[in-house]
Amino acid sequence: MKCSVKAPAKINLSLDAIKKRDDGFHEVEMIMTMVDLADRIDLTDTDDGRITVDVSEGFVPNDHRNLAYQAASLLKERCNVKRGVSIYITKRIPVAAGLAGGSSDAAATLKGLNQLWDLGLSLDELAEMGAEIGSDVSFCVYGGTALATGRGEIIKAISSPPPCWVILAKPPIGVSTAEVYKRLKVNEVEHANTSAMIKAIEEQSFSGICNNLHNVLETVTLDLYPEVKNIKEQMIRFGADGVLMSGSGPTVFGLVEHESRLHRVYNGLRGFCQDVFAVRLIRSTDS
Ligand SMILES: C[C@@](CO)(OP(=O)(O)O)[C@H](O)COP(=O)(O)OP(=O)(O)OC[C@H]1O[C@@H](n2ccc(N)nc2=O)[C@H](O)[C@@H]1O
Ligand SMILES: Nc1ncnc2c1ncn2[C@@H]1O[C@H](COP(=O)(O)OP(=O)(O)O)[C@@H](O)[C@H]1O
Repeated sequence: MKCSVKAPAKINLSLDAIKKRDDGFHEVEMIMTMVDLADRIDLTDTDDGRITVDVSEGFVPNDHRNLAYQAASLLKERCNVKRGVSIYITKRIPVAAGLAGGSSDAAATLKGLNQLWDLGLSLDELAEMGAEIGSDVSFCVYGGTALATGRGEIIKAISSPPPCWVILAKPPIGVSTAEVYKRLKVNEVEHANTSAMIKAIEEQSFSGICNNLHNVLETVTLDLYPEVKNIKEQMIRFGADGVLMSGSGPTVFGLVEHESRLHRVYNGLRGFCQDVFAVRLIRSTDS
């Protein structure tokens, strides 16, 4: 038996860190949403009890370090599954980019294997398991648009933002999330107005969303990597309506309401940056 699952990328419309906790993680408030740039996960059930991973991109680990491997391993152990699985990942989401590619691969693997191994687990149970793999995995299990709190694993669904285009631009660097959080001066940053962002989304106010884009991790990553700051500036110059770095970076996204302006922003960015994508937000009704 086989199954294929899509693993979409996420962006953070806002990302606030409230305080550093005793366990080393930060208490966060994030508004997260999915975009239609996705990896593809092909799962093939095997009877040898083994988990194997192959990836289309050579530089992504294909062993226990792969988050999809960890998802399969956790599910197998918790549900006492004797069967095995061969996992093939077709990567389209840039790696270590702030787009949760690995987390989404893990979430898609949990959901696909729940079907393939006929485990009957609920989304809540899968999301709880996902949180053991990484802070972003729970959100990726649910998808849609959500407020994420705790260390990012407590998920409350909210309405989808109004339809718009999203330009993603990633400079040729990878960013370590752990390193960025380590350097964050949580008591000195200007905080996001998360409730204003939620209100703008509930009211379907595109300008309200653009006005409330805020990511406290920019204070670290833009300082470390001036090329990220440069991409932000170029995106604003080419006419994106709202611009922000996603997650710990280095990907910058620009929101564009009208298609007529999309090509100008996309083509302008292509001159600066190799990895540029024009995608749409995934609305809850699309998935
Ligand atoms: C910053 C965000 C925003 O969506 O995304 P990315 O930039 O990774 O896409 C996430 O919070 C990343 O989630 P994820 O990539 O799953 O991180 P994890 O593996 O759980 O954590 C990696 C490391 O980041 C730090 N960390 C992570 C989450 C958090 N709330 N506080 C932290 O301080 C910890 O040092 C942790 O060891
Ligand atoms: N399935 C996977 N896809 C991408 N990266 C993975 C995967 N599994 C493990 N990783 C590792 O996780 C790290 C973070 O990758 P990724 O999830 O793409 O970034 P981010 O956390 O910035 O969104 C990378 O250094 C990569 O080696």
